[in-house]
Amino acid sequence: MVEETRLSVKDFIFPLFVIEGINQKEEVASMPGMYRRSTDLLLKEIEECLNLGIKAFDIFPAYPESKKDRFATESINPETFYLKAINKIKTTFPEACIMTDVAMDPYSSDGHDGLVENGQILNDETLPILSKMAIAQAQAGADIIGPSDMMDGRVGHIRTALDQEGYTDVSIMSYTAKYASAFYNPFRDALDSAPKSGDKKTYQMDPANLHEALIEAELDEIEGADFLMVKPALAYLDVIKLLKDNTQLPIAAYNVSGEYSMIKAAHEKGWLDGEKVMLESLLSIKRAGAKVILSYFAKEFALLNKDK
Ligand SMILES: NCc1[nH]cc(CCC(=O)O)c1CC(=O)O
Ligand SMILES: [Mg+2]
Repeated sequence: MVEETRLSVKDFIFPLFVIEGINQKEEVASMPGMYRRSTDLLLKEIEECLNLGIKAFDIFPAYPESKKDRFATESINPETFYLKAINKIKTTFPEACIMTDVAMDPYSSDGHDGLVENGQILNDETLPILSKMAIAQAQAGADIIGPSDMMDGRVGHIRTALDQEGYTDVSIMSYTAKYASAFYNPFRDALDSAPKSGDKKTYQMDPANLHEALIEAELDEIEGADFLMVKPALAYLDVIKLLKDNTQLPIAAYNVSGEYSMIKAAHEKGWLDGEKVMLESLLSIKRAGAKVILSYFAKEFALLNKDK
């Protein structure tokens, strides 16, 4: 009765990976229990999750190298499997809330979230590419657009573009405080999307900085974001708390791939009780102030809670 924080299956967005093909399912080596699935198998997984009470999903595509180029052209090809998958999911399960990812990296031959020229990321030249990607995803049926790229000004650019195309009801979950973190490596394995050169430190935030997150939040609010996200979650609980206490929009936290994998690895070694550590970690994210939690643990949590 006096518990101050209680997790619910409704708090979660479940990130899932999609690949081209039929009847394809590959486990991500560095993320035991997480798979890349073709659309047909992804639909089955989403149906199971909906039956467990998970309502929201964030879908990420894994593309072969042959589909990548400097301009992430494949991201707006109307025939590309990612957009077709989003459309199929929404028409099959209209009640599901579908979030899509806006950033160039899954389609970029440079493996960066923005356009690269002579080793530099061109911020402003990237914005129209991101906006076109967002429109294509909204057209496919996305409910929430998730710009994970960290270019300056992209929330406003995307909002204006969506509104002009009539997608006023599509919301934006901004990756507001996304840090240049070493916890993303298993995700980059899943998507085969690691940068080919350099790192992401010129556009993602410095882990040393806390108050800079307030500047990012203020800009995103003004530009029209509907949610503010902090990423990663566990090493950044102070950032979640700071944004929660100083802003009005719902705060989301991304419990990222490395945070999932390290608990799984310690559990497999018999060093930690994975289930208990998972619950304690998720609770800490909510206690810090996150209203929404993006987590690879969503289904495991839902399975543990299905009779409660
Ligand atoms: N746009 C890239 C993107 N979108 C989500 C993640 C990481 C998610 C995770 O680690 O679970 C990343 C990785 C990166 O910035 O390199
Ligand atoms: Mg920003």
